Amino acid sequence: MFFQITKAATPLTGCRRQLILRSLSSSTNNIQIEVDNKTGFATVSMNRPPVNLLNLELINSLTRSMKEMEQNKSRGIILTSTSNSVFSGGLDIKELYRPDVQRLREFWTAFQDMWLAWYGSAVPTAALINGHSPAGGCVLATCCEYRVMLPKFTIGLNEAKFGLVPPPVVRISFKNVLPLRIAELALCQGKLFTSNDALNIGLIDELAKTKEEGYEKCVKFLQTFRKVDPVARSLTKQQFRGKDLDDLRKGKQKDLNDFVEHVTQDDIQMRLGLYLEQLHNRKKK
Ligand SMILES: CCCCCCCCC/C=C/C(=O)SCCNC(=O)CCNC(=O)[C@H](O)C(C)(C)COP(=O)(O)OP(=O)(O)OC[C@H]1O[C@@H](n2cnc3c(N)ncnc32)[C@H](O)[C@@H]1OP(=O)(O)O
Repeated sequence: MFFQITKAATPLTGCRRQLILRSLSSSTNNIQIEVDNKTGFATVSMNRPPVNLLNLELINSLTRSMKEMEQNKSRGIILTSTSNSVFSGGLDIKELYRPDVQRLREFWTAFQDMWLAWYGSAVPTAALINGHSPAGGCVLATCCEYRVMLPKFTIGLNEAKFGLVPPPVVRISFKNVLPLRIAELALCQGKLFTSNDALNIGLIDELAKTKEEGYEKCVKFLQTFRKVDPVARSLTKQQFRGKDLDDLRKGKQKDLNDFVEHVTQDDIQMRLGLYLEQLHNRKKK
């Protein structure tokens, strides 16, 4: 058993959720899952302070949570974070910098599996983007079927800005959400959109003033499937996304080899090192 059910106060006071399912899978407790016992919807909160960086363990927890909720026939999932300012800061670049190649391979395979699980999930999903959501954070949000974002944060695929080429698994869900030309330009510019701009281009579906309001908007979206046959709904989604899913399943090994080859190049390692240093020194200026 991967979760234990406990009664506890919810981090979203005033909301109806009652049960907290806490991940026991890792000693770091990097995911919290709460189920609203009225709607049956689960809220999955990333909980890896300070900025929910996607390291191997958090990525594996996200995959396992999705599998567990599918097995439990969850009726809908809201993905969010326990932070007040960051949804997810994206991949933990420390996983890519001066890596142990075996762990790097394991890391990218885990990322592929997480993407397959969330992009192809049978359960309907909504992202409650309650903070900044660059790169890997944007990938997670765009894997979901609906996005509600709080104001004054940023979202997008900024890899080009620090010298990385976003591989297909990073680009696909972004491309699925945006008009092709906007997606191409944004990728090439490494652009991060403000919440307002993200709404204007369709990268998110709604803005909400508070996390509580955002939660209610996600619930409202998930309830639109209430009268739809769940099997027909999930097969329709999976078939609609089928080519993308099949392409990755079939090309997994090549994608992994390309990733490792690219990331371990001296030039890329130098850029990653500089970027880490820049992030570390940002606040000292
Ligand atoms: C063909 C195949 C091709 C393959 C080519 C491979 C492509 C792979 C695709 C890559 C996808 C990615 O997601 S790459 C990751 C992209 N992510 C980003 O660029 C986000 C960078 N971070 C930020 O902008 C900010 O940190 C932000 C998230 C807004 C939060 O700001 P805050 O002020 O709240 O917090 P900070 O003080 O900045 O950050 C807290 C600490 O976390 C560190 N930190 C922040 N982001 C980090 C990160 N992504 N990785 C590591 N460490 C990070 C900071 O240095 C701080 O550590 P200390 O210094 O110790 O205090």
